[in-house]
Formats: sequence, structure tokens, C-alpha cells
Amino acid sequence: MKVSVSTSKVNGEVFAPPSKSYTHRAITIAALSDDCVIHRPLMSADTLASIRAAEALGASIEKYEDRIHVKGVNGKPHVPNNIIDVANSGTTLRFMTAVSALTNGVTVLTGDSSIRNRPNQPLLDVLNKLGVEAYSTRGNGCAPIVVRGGLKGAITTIDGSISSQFISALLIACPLTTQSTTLSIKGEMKSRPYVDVTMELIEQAGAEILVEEGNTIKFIIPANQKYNLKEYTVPGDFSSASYLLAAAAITGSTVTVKNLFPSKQGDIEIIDVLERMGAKISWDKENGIAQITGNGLKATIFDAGATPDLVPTIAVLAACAEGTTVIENAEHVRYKETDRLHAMALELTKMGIAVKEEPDQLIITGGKLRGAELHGWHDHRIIMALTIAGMVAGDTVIDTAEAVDISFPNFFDTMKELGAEVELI
Ligand SMILES: O=C(O)C1=C[C@@H](OP(=O)(O)O)[C@@H](O)[C@H](O)C1
Ligand SMILES: C=C(OP(=O)(O)O)C(=O)O
Repeated sequence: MKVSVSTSKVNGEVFAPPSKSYTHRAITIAALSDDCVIHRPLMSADTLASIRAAEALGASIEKYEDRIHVKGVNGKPHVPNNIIDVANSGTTLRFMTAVSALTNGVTVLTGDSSIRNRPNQPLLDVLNKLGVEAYSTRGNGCAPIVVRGGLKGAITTIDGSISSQFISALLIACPLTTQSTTLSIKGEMKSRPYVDVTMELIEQAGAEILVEEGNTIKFIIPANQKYNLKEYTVPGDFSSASYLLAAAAITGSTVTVKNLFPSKQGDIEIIDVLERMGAKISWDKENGIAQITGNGLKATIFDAGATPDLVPTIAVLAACAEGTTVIENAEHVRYKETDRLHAMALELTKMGIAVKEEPDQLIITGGKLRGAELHGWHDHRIIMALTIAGMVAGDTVIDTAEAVDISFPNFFDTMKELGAEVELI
């Protein structure tokens, strides 16, 4: 499916969709608990992959309009009857690889062609040190992955520079083993806020993990714990909201986004970045309402270490800003659904913008965006970011537009509701 975008402005009030990251964690931890109701979960292609995987590992899940009811396995996941297909969801692959290490049999996990090219070796290496036999069938660290359960605790180390999801996955599984675990992080820990989100849900479910900060971050995970998540309400998603707010910022419009309460999501940083770049933005934290008016943007320096998912949004803001923006510390952004540094560099170049791609940076000089035929790379964040760029450029067509289902299924309807001229063709 393609989306055609014409020059347009946005105006009005919309709700941010529920958080994808919180929803994945709520599903996974509820599946390891006894009985839990999750209110306002995100129902998207990626979170449905987590629901299917949780069911394959023994949970039973009933879906209602605004909630799901999870009857979990009480710490003892079952050996699946079939392979687990995580489709496009990296979070599901990493989390369920660790959860399947708690079974007493063999699990095979795989997914679509993007998932089968994303790295997992650091997670597999640690699982092997924790008594599990875990390997990639092709020996390249990518799915298909085979896991023979038997997770035990130990003192071990993991590289933090590729994906925080390896760490989150281990933090979720290790409290349920019979020996304690100490996990030290080697190198810079990228995407740290996502680990804080994981810790928040683990604590809400009644388990305990101690963190030692310092030159080396250490997680100390006591053994023989239980999860008991009973009820959980998913907050709004700041990564998804970033496209709505940025659309107003680059088109000189005013938009109000509701359901944006404070939480541990790193992508809350979008509020500060927009302000720094010159947008007029206010955030009423108590009522969860952000309001923005676009006002001419200026370049900035953006460190993507903690917030990789904001990179496509910031790249478009940079393309519309006066001056040269540097997006730095962003190598891990190459290991997503697609290599997002390369994808954004190529597509913005097609729109007439000067972009320099470095191994861990994008250097973008703002200019006049022109309409073009763009590739969406089957990547929800690339498509949403290019859609808002198209609203400035006009005459823009983006392919693989159906991929917005991954995290924001009603993205185009929401944009239309705000007055954006977008048509699916
Ligand atoms: O744990 C999570 O929910 C996520 C962690 C981040 O990935 P990395 O830790 O691989 O950077 C982020 O990019 C992804 O969209 C969601
Ligand atoms: C990278 C993402 O998700 P995942 O790693 O779960 O595929 C994302 O949503 O941008």
C-alpha cells in the first residue's frame, strides 16, 4: 500500500495511542503471573505478536474492547506446540527468547525477513552462560533461534551497546530461577530508559532487582521470586506522539495531544527537543496534555544514545530547521526494523536535503523539502516520519505504508482527523 501526501497543515486535539513498550512488558509479565487485567493496551501488529507468543508459552488471553485479560503460567511457561513467529517485533523476539529459557523443553523463535537480520548474539551468549542451550540456526546470531530451557542464575556480563532489549529480557526471566544472578553491563548502555521501563513493571509485579550504578552498571537479581501483576493501565506513547507534535512544528500549526502523562519513557525528550529547536510547546503533566505551535525551527545537536526511536522524527525536524543538525551516538539505530540512519539519509536526499551519513551520525542541513517518490522501507517509523515531511513538501508518495500497523495502526486516520491531506492508494 502507498500513501500520497499533499501540502497541508494540522489543527485540533487527538489522543496519543497507548505505549508499545509498556504494553509488551505488561503482556510478558502478566503471562508469567497468575491472573491480570491490562487496561488500554496497544493493539498493534507488534503487541499482537507478544500476545501470540505468550499464548504459545501457555498463557490464555481474552481480548475486550479496551482491555485484555491474561491468565498466566505462574512462573512456569510451557513448551510451545509449534514454532513462535514474532513477525516484525524485536521486543517480542528478545523477551520471549528469555522466557522460553524458563521452560523444560525446546522452543524455536523466528519472524519476518527484517527480524531474521537483527542481532541477538549477546543475549544468546549470556543464556548459554546461564545453563541454557541457545543458538541461531545459521550461526549468525539472527533468528531462527533455538532455545533449550534450563535457566539458572550466575554472575555474568553483557554488552550494552547493541540493544537494551537483551538486558530487559534477562531482567524479566532471571527473578524466576532458583539461583541469583548478577548482570554487569560492559560498555555504554544504550537505550537505558527502556530498561527503566522494564524495572518499573517488574517492581509493579512485586519482584525486586537491585541496581548498582557507577562505571559499570550492575543488576543484582535475587532468585526464587514470583510475579503477581494484577491490574495495569498502559500510558500513552511519546514515540508515536512525536510524529503528531513534529507535524505541527514543521507546518506552523497548532496541535494538542492528550494521554501524555509523565512516565519512564525516554522519548519524553521530544518535548525538550522541540522547545530547543524553537517550537512553542507546553506540557501539562497533571492532565497529560501537550500543546504545540510551530514557529520556525533552528538546528540542534541530538544525542540518540537513550532515545533511538526519535531519530526519524528528529531527522525530519532537522530537514525543516535553519542550520545544520547533528544526530550523534546513533549507531544502534542501524539495528532496527531497517538501518534507519541509512534509510533516512537516502529518503531525505531524494527530497532535496543535504544529509551526511557517518557510522554513528547523521548531519542534516535544513532546506526546502521537495516532493518525491519515497521508499518506506517497510518500517513504521520511517513511514510516519516521511509522511510529515511530505506535508511540507507536497506531491509525495511513500510505499509500504501498511507498516504503520506495527506501532500506530490508526496513524493515517489520526493525521486526517487533524486535517493532513493523506490518501492511501
Ligand atoms: O525495549 C523496548 O521496548 C525497546 C527498546 C529500544 O530498542 P533497543 O534497546 O534495541 O535500542 C527501542 O528502539 C525499541 O523500539 C523498543
Ligand atoms: C525498534 C522498534 O521495535 P522492536 O525493536 O520491538 O522491533 C521500534 O518500535 O522502533
